[in-house]
Amino acid sequence: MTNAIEIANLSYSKNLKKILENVNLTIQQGKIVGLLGANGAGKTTLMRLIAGVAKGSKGKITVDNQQKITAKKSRVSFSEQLNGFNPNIKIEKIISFYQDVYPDFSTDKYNEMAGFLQIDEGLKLSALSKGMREKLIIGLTLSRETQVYLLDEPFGGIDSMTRKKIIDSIIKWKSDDAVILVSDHYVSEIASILDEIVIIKDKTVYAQKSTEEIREKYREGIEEYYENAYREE
Ligand SMILES: Nc1ncnc2c1ncn2[C@@H]1O[C@H](COP(=O)(O)OP(=O)(O)OP(=O)(O)O)[C@@H](O)[C@H]1O
Repeated sequence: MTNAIEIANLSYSKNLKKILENVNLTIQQGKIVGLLGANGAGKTTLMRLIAGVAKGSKGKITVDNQQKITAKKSRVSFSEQLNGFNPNIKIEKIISFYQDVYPDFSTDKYNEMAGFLQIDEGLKLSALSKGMREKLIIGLTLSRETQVYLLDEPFGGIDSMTRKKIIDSIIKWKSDDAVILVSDHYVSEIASILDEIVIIKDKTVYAQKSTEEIREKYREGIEEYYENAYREE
């Protein structure tokens, strides 16, 4: 099995504050991985580093055997928060932007997802509710045909019924060898689709376990395992 992401001895500081220290992590192709950790643990920072958005880290981050930032950017689809867009822009213009900027953006895939997620392209970005905006971000992120998808707390504002529908469909939307790394506070809801979990604690990878192993060997639910891991000192 080929590795989609390889991280070795990664450390990152911001404003003299150490945020991540000596992170080592390997994720194989095809896996859906839950990135778990308390508020401020460094999940978003790790995703930003993998995506090549945050710079200035020490150590090595390889995506699909590529280390150069430009090569990584074309292989990683990161759930950007759309903050760079003018609030008055219409959704259809954001889609055109994605079509222009990302050669791997699949309009067919987007249209299929937009129908499912009920995204109204005639609306302005500022007119979207929190949940509608998150659905748009999920649709845009997963519509690129890439090797690695990074979904940073994608479901916070989405109602629980839609959330379940999206979670059930994620497997269908990704190609067999693509990786999805998803951070979320609703561990029990995403547990059913996860192959592995990675727990970030004390600025580093505290544990990486397959969900099958947690269920069989530890005889625990994913949420229980995660909460126990956090309690241990
Ligand atoms: N631009 C920044 N400048 C300084 N410190 C930052 C910056 N961005 C993040 N941090 C710090 O880095 C640490 C990790 O933040 P990060 O957002 O990666 O955590 P997280 O695990 O995603 O948290 P949450 O679950 O709350 O979203 C926090 O202590 C945060 O205060």
